[in-house]
Amino acid sequence: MDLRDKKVSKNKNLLTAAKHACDGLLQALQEERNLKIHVGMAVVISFLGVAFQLSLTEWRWLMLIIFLVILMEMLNTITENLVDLITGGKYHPLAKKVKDMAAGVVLLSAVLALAVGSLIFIPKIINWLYM
Ligand SMILES: Nc1ncnc2c1ncn2[C@@H]1O[C@H](COP(=O)(O)OP(=O)(O)OP(=O)(O)O)[C@@H](O)[C@H]1O
Repeated sequence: MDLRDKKVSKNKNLLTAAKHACDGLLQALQEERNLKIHVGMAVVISFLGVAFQLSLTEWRWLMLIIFLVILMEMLNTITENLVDLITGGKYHPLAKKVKDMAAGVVLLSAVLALAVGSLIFIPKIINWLYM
């Protein structure tokens, strides 16, 4: 890859910065299977939220955990890319440690999301089944 013409200077204005941010989000979505799964689940859960007519407080919790998991997945992706950049794809025990820890962060946020989601939806599902 010829990097001579590639720009590495600071963004000149907010619009250019926003465009690069959107490029980054799109690229992560295209390349990361787990991110696609999380976004897909966020869409399904949002539809469920509408179907079960969640309260404002329940929506606040739901949006918080949805964004938390997606943000953690993005940070995991950034970490993986940085580690690959530094190691050049070669095995290193520290690279393993960093990648495993970053994956652990995603796992923790997913456990929290599962707990909060269960607290919100399980009573509503039981109520719906036995009403
Ligand atoms: N350079 C490396 N040195 C040592 N171990 C590594 C290295 N790269 C990856 N690993 C190990 O392989 C695992 C998978 O790494 P990889 O980069 O493929 O993540 P991934 O499976 O794509 O993660 P995700 O599913 O979150 O995208 C890491 O958790 C780590 O244990």
